[in-house]
Parts: sequence; structure tokens; C-alpha cells
Amino acid sequence: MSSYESAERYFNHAAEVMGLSDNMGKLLKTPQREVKVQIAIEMDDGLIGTFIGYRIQHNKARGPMKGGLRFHPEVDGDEVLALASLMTWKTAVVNIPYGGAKGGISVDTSALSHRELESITRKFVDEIHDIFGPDTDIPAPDMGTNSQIMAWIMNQYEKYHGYNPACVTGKPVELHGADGREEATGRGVAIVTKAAMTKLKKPVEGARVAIQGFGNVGSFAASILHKMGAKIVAVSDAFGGIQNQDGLDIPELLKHMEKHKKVEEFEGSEPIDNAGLFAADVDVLIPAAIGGVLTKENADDVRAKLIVEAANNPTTSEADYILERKGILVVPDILANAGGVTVSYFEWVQNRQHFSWELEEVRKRLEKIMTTAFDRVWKVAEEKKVSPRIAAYVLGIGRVGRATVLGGI
Ligand SMILES: NC(=O)C1=CN([C@@H]2O[C@H](COP(=O)(O)OP(=O)(O)OC[C@H]3O[C@@H](n4cnc5c(N)ncnc54)[C@H](OP(=O)(O)O)[C@@H]3O)[C@@H](O)[C@H]2O)C=CC1
Ligand SMILES: O=C(O)CCC(=O)C(=O)O
Repeated sequence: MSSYESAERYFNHAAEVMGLSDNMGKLLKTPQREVKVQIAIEMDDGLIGTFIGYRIQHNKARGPMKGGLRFHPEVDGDEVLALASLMTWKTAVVNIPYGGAKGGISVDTSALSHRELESITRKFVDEIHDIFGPDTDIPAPDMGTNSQIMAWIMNQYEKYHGYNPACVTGKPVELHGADGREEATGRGVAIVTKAAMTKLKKPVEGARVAIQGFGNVGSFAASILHKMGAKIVAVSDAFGGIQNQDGLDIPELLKHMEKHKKVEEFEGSEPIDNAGLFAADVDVLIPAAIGGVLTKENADDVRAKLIVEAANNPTTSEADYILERKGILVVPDILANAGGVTVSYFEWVQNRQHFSWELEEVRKRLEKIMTTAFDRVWKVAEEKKVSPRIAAYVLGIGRVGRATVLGGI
């Protein structure tokens, strides 16, 4: 099943629950614009490297389109379309004034030098600068991209349109990035994990947690949950995984990561593969890496009582059905990982006002938005007798649909 097919199935299920007309369903599913560009650069060895870049603008009914850029070898049009559509529903679920978009480049960044990465990024901006900007479509980091890449984007954009930090978010704090954006997605994941544990009548203190992915989102989620008193018993990255049944020492693991760039061989841990991590005897499972990892083949093995989708689209719709039948609570991506885009919104607001907020202000506002969205999704789930995922879609589609009707096409 393709990434988009899975996302579309959730949409269709929610549309049925809401009694959405076919015409409105078709309008809301159809992307505004899909752009695919050639990115050719001179590689360090003097040869030409040719890559493909994408930006898909899904929906603008509620405001400028918003969504990250993914640099990963598996990026393709189908995946970017699925991720762009998720952004439309995500910004609506947390009720921030944006539509949805996503982009990326099909590239293995680990095979690039710093100069090649910068060249690819700048060339991508050369190709798409006229379709993004502070009032139209605002990119941000996602898998394989970071604040340095956002700084290059801002600088290259300036060459065409003049200085405007609000054209991209997730920038370094020294270049008008928001304090708290880097940790925001992981912090949001921790906030909703706590809220969901409360619904399960269990404290987060002492909860056993396994996390797939230890990049930006996975590492901050681990660190913040660890500070909340949870026991992180297993984590993994693309090289492999580690476990310690008594709980991994997360501050020490972060130091180990700085030095070795992978979790493997962390002192006091034993190896675990992804299959073992998904089947681990834990309270909470947090996929925080790539999409499509929970499938009909492994969903039955899951022993966690709660899954918090830090990654985008980690669960195929077939697996989702199995997890629901097993009584496992799933906090869906479009709610669980919305902390990142929420603080991106704060960054954009600060850039437009030329005024920065204190970190505590950012954290306080993020907590309010995440818990409000969680409660709202929970309420819809109870009222409509559907899973939190379908409830989140009902909420998001409802808000985008109403904006479309009010604003006109
Ligand atoms: N950054 C953000 O603000 C947001 C991100 N997300 C989503 O969160 C997820 C992670 O993004 P982010 O943390 O930014 O990305 P990063 O690139 O910072 O980290 C990705 C992590 O996933 C690991 N990984 C990749 N493939 C596998 C695999 N097969 N098995 C185990 N681990 C793997 C990587 O390992 P290695 O380092 O070894 O390659 C790395 O630890 C994505 O789905 C993204 O869309 C959602 C909302 C916002
Ligand atoms: O911060 C943003 O604007 C978007 C983050 C993103 O790509 C996501 O939420 O999946």
C-alpha cells in the first residue's frame, strides 16, 4: 500500500462519518499545485550530480501553506503528496492559520559533503523561489534537514525577493529562528503522551517507552519523557537499536550520540532490532523515523498499550485496523507531531513582528495548543464513537471544509 493510499483511506473513513459530499471530498483531496524540478549541481569530484526535488502545495483554504522539506533517498511524488495532505489536516487540528504543503529531495545526505548539501539546497531554492514565501507557502525542517539548511534557504530566497526571515521556519536562533523550535516536535509528543496516559489512568512516571528513530524528534521526545520520569527502555536509528530493561541513561546517550553519531554500542545496553523494538514489552511505543513501519505483518506483535505517532504516516491503514481491534490506543500523527509546526507558527509570528519571545513563553503556548487539541480530538472521538485518528481527521476536515465554504473557491 502506498503512503498516499493509507492517508486517503483515513480521509475517506472520516468523510463517511461526517457525511461529507463527494464533491467536497474531491475538492479537499485534490492538491492545489504539484511541482517537480531537476536539481543539477557540480559534485566535489567535478562530475554533474542530478537530483529530483518536489514541492506539493495541498490546500490554502485556512491560510498560507506550511510544511517541511525532507531530504531522503525514498522521497517521491506519492510520499510528498501524502505528507502534504497530512499537513493540511494537522494545521487545522491544532487550529493555526495555515494550509498544508510538503517538499523534499530524493537524496542520501550521508553521501554528500557540506558544500554539496549547500549547493543542492540553494539550487532547489533557485527552482522554486517563485512559488514559496511568507504569504504563500513556508517551508521548514523535516527528516534529513535542519536549521543550517533553513538558513541557506532564507539566504538564497533573499537574492530574489529581498530579506525576509518569515519565508522559512526552523532557522538557527542566531538568524531569527524561534527558541524552542528544535525541541518542539519532541516536546509536543511528550505532552500528548502524558495526556494519553492520563486517559489510560496511568502516570507517565515509571512508564516504559520504546522509540524508533533518535534524530531530532526521537531524541527530544526521549529526553523530555525521561525528565518527566518515564523509563526509555529501547531506542533505534538507521544503523540499529539498543535496549536496557532498567531504562537507558538518556543524558549519557545524548553525549554518546554527539561522539559516535549512532546509538549502537552505548555502554550498558544490549542490541535490539526494529522487529524487537516494535514487539517490546512497554507501555508506550513511539515511532519517530520513517513512514509505513507498522504494517499488517507486525501490528499483531505490538505489546504497548499506547502508540504515539511522532513520525508522519508510520502506520498503514491495515495495521491501524489491527491495532484498534487489539484495543491499543493510537495518538495519530496529525495530532501527536503537531508541536513542530505549532512552534514554526510562533517563529513566523515573531519574524513578522520583529520581536522574539522568551523560551518559557514558547513552551507555555505550545503546551496550551497541544492539550487543547488533544482534548478536542478526544471529545470528537467520544461523540462520534470513532478512534482518535478518525476523530482528528473529522476535526481537521471540518475546519478546512468550513473555511472553504465561507471563503469560496
Ligand atoms: N523535524 C520535525 O519538526 C518534524 C518531524 N516529523 C516527523 O518525525 C520523523 C522523524 O523526523 P526527524 O526527527 O526530523 O528526522 P531526523 O532526520 O532528525 O531523524 C530521523 C531518525 O530516524 C532514524 N531512522 C531512519 N531510518 C530508520 C530505520 N529504518 N530504523 C530506525 N531508525 C531509522 C534516523 O537514523 P540515522 O540518523 O541513523 O539516519 C534518525 O535517527 C519523520 O517522520 C518526520 O516526518 C513530524 C513533525 C515535525
Ligand atoms: O514546521 C513546519 O512547518 C512543518 C513541520 C512538518 O513538516 C511536519 O509537521 O510534518
